[in-house]
Amino acid sequence: MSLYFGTIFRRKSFWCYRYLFELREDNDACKKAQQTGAFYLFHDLAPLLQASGRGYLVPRLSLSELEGLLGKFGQGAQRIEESVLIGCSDQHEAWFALDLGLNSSSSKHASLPKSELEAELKASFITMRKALLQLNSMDSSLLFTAQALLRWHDSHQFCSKSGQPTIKNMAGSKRVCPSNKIIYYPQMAPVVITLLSDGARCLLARQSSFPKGLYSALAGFCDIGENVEEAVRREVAEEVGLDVERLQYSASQHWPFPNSSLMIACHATVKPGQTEIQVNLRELEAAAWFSRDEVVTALRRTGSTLQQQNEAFPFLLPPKLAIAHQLIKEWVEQTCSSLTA
Ligand SMILES: NC(=O)C1=CN([C@@H]2O[C@H](COP(=O)(O)OP(=O)(O)OC[C@H]3O[C@@H](n4cnc5c(N)ncnc54)[C@H](O)[C@@H]3O)[C@@H](O)[C@H]2O)C=CC1
Ligand SMILES: [Mg+2]
Repeated sequence: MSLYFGTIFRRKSFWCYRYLFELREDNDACKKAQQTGAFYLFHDLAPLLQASGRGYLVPRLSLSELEGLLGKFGQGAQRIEESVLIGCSDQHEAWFALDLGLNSSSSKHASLPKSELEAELKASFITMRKALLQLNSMDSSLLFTAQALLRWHDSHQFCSKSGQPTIKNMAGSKRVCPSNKIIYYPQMAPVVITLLSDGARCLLARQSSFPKGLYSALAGFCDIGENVEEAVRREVAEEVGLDVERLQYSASQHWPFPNSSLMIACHATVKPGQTEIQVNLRELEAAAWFSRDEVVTALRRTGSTLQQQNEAFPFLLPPKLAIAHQLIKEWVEQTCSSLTA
């Protein structure tokens, strides 16, 4: 079993994109790639991690190590066909993810016992929410992809038209209904996330489910038929009763919660003088305007974790891995340069 320190996930090369495309299209090539590939393990959608100092390392198994592990638990190599392709290195080492703890109704294989697996692997299956606070951005990207794909397969075992079990291709990039040939592809839900500004202050809000003291940018799922601009205007109006004036795209991020979302992050401004917030209490617990100084102080306190949260620090911002954090940081930098210009 080898351990990675987060140096594996960076922008893929041209060859890597082409190789992954080939493996998705060709079941035989994908099966062959498993022989020299590496496997990331999950148990009921929780990734296998190994505690190291203040963070986690991500263990990976070779095919023979995985076969040996399955053998110890009385399962054959056929189980490996449930794995999904999640990436590759520039050296064409394909990476796969396999969940040994899902109890799918159509799966031929039983779920393996978590604590025995952990003892055997000398590592633990940690929920993604807990892991999120300590993983680096490279590892988290790969694990987010893996979890999203494993979750999608688990919940798309049957054709919604015929009711028959669907069949996964080797890479796990699609499922097909054998009776009517309908092809199902993994899906993400688009979500807009907007940092609203009145020039000097930015608007942050919190839901009652957030950790104590945590405020974030306004977020909301796109409605069917909406474009990004319409979704931003609607969400801002719905949640805080304000009119968006100018809108600027910033960046995007795949986010695993609650299922699999594509977060589309934007900066927006309100018309001068139109800043009175009307909080929609069905959606939010609170919303308020924060000055640049307040935000700068809170950013200084936000590491990659929320662990420093305590009574003395009532105002906290999302962790570094969240695109909300990047939006807020960008706003601080922009207001700083406009102040000095
Ligand atoms: N990565 C980041 O920086 C951040 C990510 N987020 C994510 O954005 C997501 C959306 O934000 P919310 O304010 O909760 O959205 P929201 O304002 O649209 O409200 C959620 C409600 O929308 C409805 N809804 C419509 N389509 C849905 C779908 N496809 N899946 C689930 N619910 C749907 C449900 O009734 C749900 O209760 C959150 O799940 C959160 O994980 C939120 C803030 C920061
Ligand atoms: Mg919302």
